[in-house]
This record gives sequence, C-alpha cells and structure tokens, in this order.
Amino acid sequence: MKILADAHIPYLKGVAEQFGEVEYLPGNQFTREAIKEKDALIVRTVTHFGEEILTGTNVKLICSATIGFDHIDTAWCDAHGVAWRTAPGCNAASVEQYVTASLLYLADKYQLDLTKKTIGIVGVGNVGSKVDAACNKLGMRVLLNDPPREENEGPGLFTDIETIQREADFITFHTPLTKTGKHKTFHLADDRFLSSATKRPFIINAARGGVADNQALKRAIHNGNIAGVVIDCWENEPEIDRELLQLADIATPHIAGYSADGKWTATKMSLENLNKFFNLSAENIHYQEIPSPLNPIINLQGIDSGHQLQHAVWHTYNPMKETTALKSSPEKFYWFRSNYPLRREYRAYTVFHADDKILQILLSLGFNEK
Ligand SMILES: NC(=O)c1ccc[n+]([C@@H]2O[C@H](COP(=O)([O-])OP(=O)(O)OC[C@H]3O[C@@H](n4cnc5c(N)ncnc54)[C@H](O)[C@@H]3O)[C@@H](O)[C@H]2O)c1
Ligand SMILES: O=C(O)[C@H](O)[C@H](O)COP(=O)(O)O
Repeated sequence: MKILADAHIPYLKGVAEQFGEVEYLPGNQFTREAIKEKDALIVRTVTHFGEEILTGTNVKLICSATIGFDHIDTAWCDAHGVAWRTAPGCNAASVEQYVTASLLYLADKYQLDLTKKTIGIVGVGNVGSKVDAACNKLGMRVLLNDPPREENEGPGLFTDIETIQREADFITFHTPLTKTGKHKTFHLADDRFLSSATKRPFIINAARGGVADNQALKRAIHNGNIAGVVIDCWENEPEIDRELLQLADIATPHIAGYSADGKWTATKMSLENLNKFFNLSAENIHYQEIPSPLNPIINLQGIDSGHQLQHAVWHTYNPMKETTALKSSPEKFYWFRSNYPLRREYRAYTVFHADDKILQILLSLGFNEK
C-alpha cells in the first residue's frame, strides 16, 4: 500500500512503515501530482482536500490526525468514494490545558477572582466538556450552550446563548466550523453577538478562526464591548490579521491542541483507522514513546497559596511565551506550528509542597502527587 503522510505529524515516521510504503511531505506541499498514486493519505488541517486536489487520483482513504475536519470537503469525498476519518477527542485535554492556562493568565493580569466569575462554554463536545470540568475545579460558575445536544438530550444541562451573553464574564467557543445548516457556527461571534454581551466578557477562540468574525472582534475591543481576547484559531491562517494579533491578550499560532500526548494519540488513531479500513489486521503495532518533560517535578515550596495553581499550570504550559513570539514574528505562523517544542499534559508532572486545597485542585486536574 502506498501512503503519503504530512511530514509534521509527530510519532509517525518509522511507525507508519509497518503498514506500507510511506512518503512524507510538508502539508503545504501536497499536490495532485504528489498524491496521485497513493492509496491513503495521513494529513493535518493545513491542506485542503476537495475536488481540486483529489480528482483523478487513486486515493481511497484520508486519515486526518486531527479533531477538526473543515479542511476536508466531506460532501465531495462522500459523493466520489473517498473515505475520510478523523481522530475525535485526540487532543481535547490539550485544549483544556490551553484554556485553563489562559484563564489563569487573565485572572493574574486583570486581578480577577475566578471563583466569582461566570464562564459560558459554547459547544460542549469533547473539548467543551473537558473545559467545563476544569472550570468547575477552578471554582467558576459555568454555563453550557449546545443547541444540537440540547435537541437530542433535552433541556436541563444547557442554557440559551442569550443567557451567556447576559451573564458570562468569559465566553469560550468549542464548536466545529460549519457554514450551513440550522446550527451553523460561521461568525457566531459577530458584531451583533458581541455588542449584546452585557458584562464586557473576554472572548476565547480555540475552535476555528471563522467561528469569531475577526473584524468584529477588533471593533468590539475598540468600542469596549468586550474586555479582551484569547485567540488560538484565526481567520485566514497563516495570514492572520496583524492588528488583532497586537490587540489580543493571548495570541497563539493554532497550537492549543499541540500537546505531545494529543499528537501521539492522533497518530495512533490515524493508524488504527488505516488498519481497519484496509482490513490489514496488523497486530502488535509498535508505537514510539512520548518523551518525558524536561522538568517533571513542580516544587511549590515557598510559593504562596494564591499563586500555586497558576505556577503549576504554567510550568506545564505557558501561553505568554508563544504570544510574545507570535507578536514579534507573525510571518513565522506556519514555522511555529511545524517546529513545536515538547509540551506534556498535567499527567506527566508531579507536584510537591502544595497547600491542601490547591493540591486537591491539581490532583483533580490530573497532576500527580509525590
Ligand atoms: N485549537 C486547536 O488546536 C484545536 C484542537 C482541537 C479541536 N479544535 C476545534 O475545537 C472544536 C471542538 O472540538 P471537539 O472535539 O469538542 O468537537 P465535538 O464535535 O466533540 O464537539 C463540538 C460540539 O459543538 C456543538 N455545536 C455544534 N454547533 C453548535 C452551535 N451552533 N452552537 C453551540 N454548539 C454547537 C456540537 O453539538 C458538539 O457537541 C472543533 O472546531 C475543533 O476543530 C481546535
Ligand atoms: O482539529 C484539531 O485537532 C486541531 O485544530 C489540531 O491541533 C490541528 O493540528 P494540525 O492540523 O496543525 O496538525
């Protein structure tokens, strides 16, 4: 079997070869010519797969090592016999780590007590559910909005979007990007939405750029309708809006899901999809190990209890380093994504000397205790 894989999918090289002949190319160098003779593609979100690239090729399966699939023209693929698979939930915990680290940053910068704040979560799937759990552990009041789920599961858990606009101090989006249908999410956060947000909330978008109208975000910051923004996903990546970049409290190059744990799981799920689709019956697949973090021990001795939580979370992931780097070199957006350093989730870290109350929060988030 002939496979073409994105060269920037970690933990794949030397492993995918157990399934066939594998060639690697950076995602932005995939062409119709390059994929023509391939049976399967293992891809990322940086390449668009539709009629223009797939017509006349031999491709039978596209495995995206990602949660999102708005880079695949699924209608065209379904109509033309090209199967596609994704890796649901693979990096949901990584996005939760990103949102938690960002909330702690905003709280620190603007002197906010998160236990007295309300967060509205729009889209409560794999990621939104994890963000919900984390925000509860931080002691926040959480409002959940997910009309498709509410239609299926009934009311009770969910609230309407107007309540979130009225009551939330933070609004975080975790929906897919959809441009049609009853629950389409394209420009969900537009001028109207943002000007109806009464508590001057912070807006967080680590879903997809198009979920929040980037021009409307700038207007809302300028006219004071919102207090600030945390943006990981942008319209027109990698050519992102430079003014919005400078205005953002946290601005990152679409890496919220880039924990090594998430990448490893995405690779594994992609290969499992390949194995199943082609009935390869491969057993005892050899996977690479996820490297340990450089400093897996977090010693909180001497840190006052008011700062222990942020210290521990930022030890695992600090969004400010990436914000500074992106603000000074926005032209390196694609490079930052292709050369991402090792980042581990909480479970790879052990905390020492945490105060009792903080320790309980850290353990519930997934840290280990010595
Ligand atoms: N920044 C990153 O690195 C990163 C990483 C992972 C996922 N993502 C993105 O995050 C988003 C969520 O991922 P997920 O794994 O939770 O997806 P999911 O499919 O598990 O959950 C999405 C949820 O959104 C809900 N939804 C759909 N339309 C809605 C609407 N109009 N209003 C409110 N809710 C709506 C769905 O019912 C579903 O419950 C996706 O867009 C994904 O591409 C980004
Ligand atoms: O959809 C996802 O899983 C995320 O957006 C993911 O982080 C994108 O990863 P990439 O395509 O850059 O590898």
